[in-house]
Amino acid sequence: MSAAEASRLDHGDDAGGLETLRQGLKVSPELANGWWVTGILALTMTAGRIVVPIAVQQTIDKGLSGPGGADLSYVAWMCVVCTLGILVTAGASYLTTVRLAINSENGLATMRIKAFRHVHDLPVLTQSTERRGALVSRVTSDVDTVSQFLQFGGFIFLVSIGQMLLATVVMFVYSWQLALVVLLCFIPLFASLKYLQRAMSKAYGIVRAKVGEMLSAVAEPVVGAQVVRAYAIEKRTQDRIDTSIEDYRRQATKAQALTGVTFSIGGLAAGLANAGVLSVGVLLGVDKQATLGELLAFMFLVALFSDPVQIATQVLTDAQSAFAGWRRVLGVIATPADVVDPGESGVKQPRGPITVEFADVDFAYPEGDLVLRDVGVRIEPHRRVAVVGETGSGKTTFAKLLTRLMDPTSGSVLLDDVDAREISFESLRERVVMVPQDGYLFDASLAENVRFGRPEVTDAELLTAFESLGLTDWLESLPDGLDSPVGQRGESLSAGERQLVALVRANIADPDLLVLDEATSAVDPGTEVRVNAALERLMAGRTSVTIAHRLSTAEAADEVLVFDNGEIVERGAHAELVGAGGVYERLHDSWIAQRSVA
Ligand SMILES: Nc1ncnc2c1ncn2[C@@H]1O[C@H](COP(=O)(O)OP(=O)(O)OP(=O)(O)O)[C@@H](O)[C@H]1O
Repeated sequence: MSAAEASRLDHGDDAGGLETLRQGLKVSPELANGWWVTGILALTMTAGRIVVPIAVQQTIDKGLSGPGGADLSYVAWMCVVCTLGILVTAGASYLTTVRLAINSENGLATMRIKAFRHVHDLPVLTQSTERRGALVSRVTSDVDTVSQFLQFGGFIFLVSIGQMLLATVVMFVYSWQLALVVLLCFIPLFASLKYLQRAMSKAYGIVRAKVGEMLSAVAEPVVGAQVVRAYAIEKRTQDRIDTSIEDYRRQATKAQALTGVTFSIGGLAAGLANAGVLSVGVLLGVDKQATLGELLAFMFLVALFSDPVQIATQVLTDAQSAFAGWRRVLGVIATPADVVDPGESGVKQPRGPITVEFADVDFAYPEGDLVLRDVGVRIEPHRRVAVVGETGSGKTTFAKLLTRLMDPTSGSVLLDDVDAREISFESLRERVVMVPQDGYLFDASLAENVRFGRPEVTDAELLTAFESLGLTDWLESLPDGLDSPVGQRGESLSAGERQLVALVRANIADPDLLVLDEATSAVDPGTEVRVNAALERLMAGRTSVTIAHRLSTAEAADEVLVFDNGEIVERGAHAELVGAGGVYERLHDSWIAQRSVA
């Protein structure tokens, strides 16, 4: 992943509002479904609101003080028009809201599906767990921000703008002098709007950052509770939480004070406009340039004009954070996946003994130096290979490339002489399985966890899988057998038992190539004997590559690959390497020393 792509993941593209809208509609076309119907409904609703002031003016000027005196049937007629106006507004408002809600929920669902699916395809395996976690939670909260805006803000914004424009037009039709008075009173607000809006956007931006800091200050000690207790750093942790909550409180208060200023200026402008309309209106009335009805209608129109001005300011601020969130989610979706499944057009390999080859493989993590250099090795079918080396020498990276969790920076990994990039995922995952050090167990039954290896297997096949690894007696010792719950992350089982589950899962998957990351955690001697016996049976008849942390594994292998600083520096059988005076001999000596200490 390039630096530009990494930045796109964090911030999204540098696109403007319209460009974001265009890209957003491309990703979620549902958002624009029947937009013209929604537009007409929104217009009808706004027009309905204007009917009331016009009807008031007509009632007073024509119905009550017309040339022939009060005309009650005209007044009644106007009441009907008013009622109709109110009913049409309510109906159109309901339909507009429902249509916008349906469209935005459908559009957001598509965006969520695309974004979360894509997070899995991203080069996440080359990134740290924290970054992966941050990416998922950011996508979640960004989509929520967009969702809030689309559901409420977008609707209010649309209506507010329409209402202001229509009110302005009607005001000018009635009296350009009074309309000017209203606009004059709002000039201070319009003049300060840009400044206020920028200040609010900045202030709320800091509030969002403070929310993030607060959440991580609260969440980290929960995740790392053991470390917090073990090192007695509760006080320091608590102080950090308190400080972050206080920082958030201070910043949120500041931001809300700014919102308060905007609303107050808006209220002031509305008050001034009402007073101005009344004073100037009376003068105009004396001069016969305005009627009582027009004056009263203006009072309504000022309210219709001023309410949206204040609301639109707030909505604009929400819109800014919604667009920023939208941009970031679109950035995630637009980041190309590193490991691409060739899919239908990919090679489907026949099952059977497998040959593995690394041809001149170099690998570097994003923005890092090479951690594997010029690795070339061929592993023949049914060979049992142990990979050893100091910590950080590149063993895990080698295993990830072998299983195509990542692709080489240069060179290629070949399975039966076919580049792994050309093999369909389905075929590849059928042939190659990796058993990690601590295979993740889901909070479900033993059977369900094992079934992840191959979902369609029957209970009878599951039992055979346990039996073929010599684990029937262990299974029978569990209170509920296959139905035993394993607990969250498998915490109801011991570390050794979790390894057994991982081995049965791999056995069920029945791969041609088994890649194992040997567990380092201490296991009680009884379970260790079981794990070793099960491993022995699992590897029989397969090609296997094991990241070895134990001397016994290296001793039992047909061949040992010794990694040092990203290169294979020695290779051969244990017996050949042990007295050669190289890296392997050093490792061997330290294993022996460890064993004698234990
Ligand atoms: N996600 C990552 N991002 C950046 N660098 C990484 C990442 N994972 C590993 N590295 C670096 O790559 C190098 C090789 O790491 P690797 O995990 O392959 O070593 P290892 O031999 O398996 O070590 P260990 O025995 O400790 O697991 C190290 O320098 C490590 O810091």
